[in-house]
Amino acid sequence: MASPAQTATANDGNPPRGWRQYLGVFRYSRRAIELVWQTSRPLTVILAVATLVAGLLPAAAAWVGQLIVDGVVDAINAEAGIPPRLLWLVALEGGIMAGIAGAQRGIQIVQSLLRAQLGQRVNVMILEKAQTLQLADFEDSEFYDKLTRARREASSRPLSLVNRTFGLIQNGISLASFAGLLLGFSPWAVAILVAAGLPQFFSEAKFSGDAFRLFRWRSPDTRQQMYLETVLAREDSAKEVKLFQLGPLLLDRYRDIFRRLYREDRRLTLRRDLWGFGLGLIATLAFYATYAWIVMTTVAGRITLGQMTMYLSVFRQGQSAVSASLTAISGMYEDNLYLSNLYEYLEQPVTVGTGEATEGAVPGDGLRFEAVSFRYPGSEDDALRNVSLHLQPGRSIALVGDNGSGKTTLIKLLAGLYAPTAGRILLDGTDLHDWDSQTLRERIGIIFQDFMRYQLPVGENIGAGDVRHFDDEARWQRAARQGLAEPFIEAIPGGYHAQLGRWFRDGRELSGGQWQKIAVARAFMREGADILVLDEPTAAMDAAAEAEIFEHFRTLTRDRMAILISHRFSTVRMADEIIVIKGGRIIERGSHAALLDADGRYARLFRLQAAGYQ
Ligand SMILES: Nc1ncnc2c1ncn2[C@@H]1O[C@H](COP(=O)(O)OP(=O)(O)OP(=O)(O)O)[C@@H](O)[C@H]1O
Repeated sequence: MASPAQTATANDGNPPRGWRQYLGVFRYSRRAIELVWQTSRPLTVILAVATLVAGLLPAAAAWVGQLIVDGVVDAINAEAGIPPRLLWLVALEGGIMAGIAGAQRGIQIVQSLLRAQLGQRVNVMILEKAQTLQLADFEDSEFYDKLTRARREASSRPLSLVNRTFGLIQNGISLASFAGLLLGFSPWAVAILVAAGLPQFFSEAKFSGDAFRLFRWRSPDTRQQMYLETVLAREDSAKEVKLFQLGPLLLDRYRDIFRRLYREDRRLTLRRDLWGFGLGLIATLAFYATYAWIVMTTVAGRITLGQMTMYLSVFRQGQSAVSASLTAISGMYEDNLYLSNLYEYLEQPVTVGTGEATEGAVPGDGLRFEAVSFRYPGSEDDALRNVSLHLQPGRSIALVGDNGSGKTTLIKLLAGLYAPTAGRILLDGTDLHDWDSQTLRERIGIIFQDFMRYQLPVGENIGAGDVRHFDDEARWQRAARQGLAEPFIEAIPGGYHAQLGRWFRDGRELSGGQWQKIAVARAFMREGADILVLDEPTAAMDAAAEAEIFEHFRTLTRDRMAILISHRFSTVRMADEIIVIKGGRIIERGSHAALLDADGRYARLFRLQAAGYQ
């Protein structure tokens, strides 16, 4: 059976017809109420009771009002003073009004309390889900769109849908109780009340449905607008935006998108409101026709003055309840959009690592790529083609190749961030797929060229390399020493506890090379890792620092497996084996000396760079 989320998606391409279209507004109400129920049962119960009370009391007030007016008329006719019963009725009416106010205030309080709790709950659900996703998911623009939309309105939408659903129930209860009273006058009056509201109901449901589809359809535009906002107003882009004077150009784009969206909005708003006004006139007409009817019936003496007051008040309030329901319904479509998106995101299938191996079939065999090919999802070309290599413990490999040749991709596969499209990768004779993911992660230490610069203290920036020792100061220091970051860290006021980045108070910025030393230190946090990979994290370092780091890296990884990627041949030549990649294929391999002898591409590139240094 299709899940509601799937149904929602299917409905977008092929809008449901007839009643299903109108009932679509309730699609996610049940789930929203479940969510609230799971968040806080007591608050949900209070909300339900308060809604019921607020729904029933207005009819009770109208009924007591009738008794008061009739009592007054009787007392005037009887000329026997003020009957105490009348005063009791007034007191009762006051009590009912206080009850309505209390129930409404109760609803407000519960809503504020739920807003915070529910927002937090949904945010945590979104973030927990994000932890289970594959890297490929984050690179899928449509999926990323869902994630950002889910996060953006996490704190308001679920509660809003619950409020509107409960509001609708409250108005429904009021309407039913009003109808009950009106029946005493005439079933036709009830029919008129309902029938006068129907055209508006259908038009509201139709236009809200249009708005719902419009929102979904233009979501990429909205996302682009958000992106432009980020580029125009964030510290990490400010430098380039100013320097290249990109501001006006990007702002123009931002305005253009707004204008386009606004045109569509205006069209929809105008159509929706003009129709709403026209159909609203029908309701007004119905009200005054019924008014005249009730007045005539009263004058004819068939109902009392008190009943007339009650019927008029009930009819008027009934119409307000109808229009409040319409407003709730139009909002519910938008909330549904949000929730359908949220649940599509939360129900995204997760590929769970099935492996359980904590030891390889051939311990000490090292790492093997066997005829590995890989193509990025949605891409037309293979990023790696038929790559085979073997790296034994105690040996090092350097990957060399032009930009885009596939070096980083190879590392991503090794890290298990993607699975090969063909071929297999073995560690100690066991396929990576069959390894327990935790054990695997502990064995591999990697720093990518686009490593993260966390807005955290220096020590935690290093500690991030191994969460089990995130706060271990002695380890930070050892890792910093190995990454050659110690001297400059000690020179910073606050040392390992100095805040980095500009987002928070007293944060300081580091130079590109200093950040890279922090990143290299991060790789050394995993003291137990026997595969260490440095993917060009040293590009911003001066040549001397890079040479020193790699010398050092080799000493430190003497009995481990090391893979390094660098565009500097002075570094590359230190590796036991050099692998030259072009267009995703290995085209040459061997030691520095052997490759120079072979006089192929490596030798040419090496001479080119060496000439540059002369
Ligand atoms: N996430 C991705 N989705 C689709 N294609 C990608 C992705 N990442 C990289 N590619 C493509 O895969 C190919 C190999 O990229 P890769 O990052 O492995 O190159 P590289 O050798 O590390 O390059 P560089 O020296 O510039 O770092 C390139 O053609 C690139 O466009």
